[in-house]
Amino acid sequence: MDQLVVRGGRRLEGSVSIAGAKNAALPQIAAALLSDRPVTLSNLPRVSDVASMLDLVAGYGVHVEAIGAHQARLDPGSAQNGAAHYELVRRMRASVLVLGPLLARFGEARVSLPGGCAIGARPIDLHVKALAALGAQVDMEGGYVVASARGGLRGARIVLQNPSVGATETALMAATRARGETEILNAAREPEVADLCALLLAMGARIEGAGTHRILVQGDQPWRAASHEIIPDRVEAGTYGIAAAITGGRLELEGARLEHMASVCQVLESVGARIWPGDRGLMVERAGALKAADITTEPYPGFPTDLQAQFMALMAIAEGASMIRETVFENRFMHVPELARLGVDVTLQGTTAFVRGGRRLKGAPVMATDLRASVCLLLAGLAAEGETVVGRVYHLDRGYEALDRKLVRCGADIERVGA
Ligand SMILES: CC(=O)N[C@H]1[C@@H](OP(=O)(O)OP(=O)(O)OC[C@H]2O[C@@H](n3ccc(=O)[nH]c3=O)[C@H](O)[C@@H]2O)O[C@H](CO)[C@@H](O)[C@@H]1O
Ligand SMILES: C=C(OP(=O)(O)O)C(=O)O
Repeated sequence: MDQLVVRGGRRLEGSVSIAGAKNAALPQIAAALLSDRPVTLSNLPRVSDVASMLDLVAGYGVHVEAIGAHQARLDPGSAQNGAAHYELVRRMRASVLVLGPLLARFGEARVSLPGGCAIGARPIDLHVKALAALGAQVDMEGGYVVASARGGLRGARIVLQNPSVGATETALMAATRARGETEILNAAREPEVADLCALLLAMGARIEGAGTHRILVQGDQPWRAASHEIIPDRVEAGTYGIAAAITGGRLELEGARLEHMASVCQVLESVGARIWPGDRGLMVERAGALKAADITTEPYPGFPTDLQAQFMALMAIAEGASMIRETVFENRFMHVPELARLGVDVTLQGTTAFVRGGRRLKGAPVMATDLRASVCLLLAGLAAEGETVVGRVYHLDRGYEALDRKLVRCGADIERVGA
């Protein structure tokens, strides 16, 4: 298992190219199962979750042809229904996103229950309710979700209890093959959901309201071959923005889109970063002393939960005390005890973390528990004196393309070693 050895204290300067968004790529790969027409996706990030999702759809008979490093042609012409096994599903929760497309296309689907993970229980009840509203019979059998709709799905009004990203995506994909109109209310407004709508539109679906709380789908339209370029990863861009701020540096985030990052940029500016549009993306630099600020994670357009851990690392060295409230996942503070090993001073009270800033961090061996926790430890390591060794780097490789190489090019001292 690889480890990253970080020797901190270096100022970062340079340009990082932002990859395509993992969280947009995963549902779009699943969406290819909806029709029998090929889908070509470009700007695919080279991360292990994307490789696993491509393996998953290939397991259903989708012919996957890589075109260079960041593009793939998915031909679902001879796809067949089967069961998504626990081994694949447990590696990556997003694999549950094949449920809607399989059910919609084949009239039945059997997908292993994804189970919880380090950040929370993550039930799929809202996915199930959405499919049931469209007329499916959904049962749990021996750890599998078994869904059927032999006579086909029917358009319906789906009111989501919370604006779940995944449940909105399941509802959307299934609705494209349902007879008649589907209205999805309290839909997630994340750019990744809007990007899925863009792909579905290119595939022939009729959708209105992408990026809003109310999405309307006219189902059962003729399918066509489609090509789509995945949006840049706003979480990756935010992570590098924090890397610039935490090292007192200056980075160009090539390809980053300000319109997807308003809340993040506002928070980073409030703590002492300067952010401005550059010729090729966004420029971020630390403008002076870092100040503390309170944040609350929220569904888009609020501050993203996927940047909460990274922001905590930044607050550890900012002057003053900050309060970080996590409202999206019930257990997303697994990084706290590991950050403490580097000298970060955090007290947890339920879903709120109180960070006393202004600490001088000292390198230590730390262990990642999930994707964003691992990158937060790396960021803290960049700001710490001495050597930090981050273990279980496979978490990081799930969602960051060549993170260590990109940072090294900007002046970081990071070495990847096989443990
Ligand atoms: C692959 C992908 O896109 N992952 C993202 C997606 O995850 P994911 O789609 O799993 O996140 P959701 O928006 O569905 O989850 C939000 C909250 O709703 C709860 N919930 C969700 C579904 C359900 O059926 N029942 C239920 O109770 C979850 O446990 C969580 O507390 O959005 C999250 C919130 O922005 C991000 O952190 C993840 O990076
Ligand atoms: C939680 C995340 O991903 P997933 O939903 O795939 O676990 C993430 O990207 O931070």
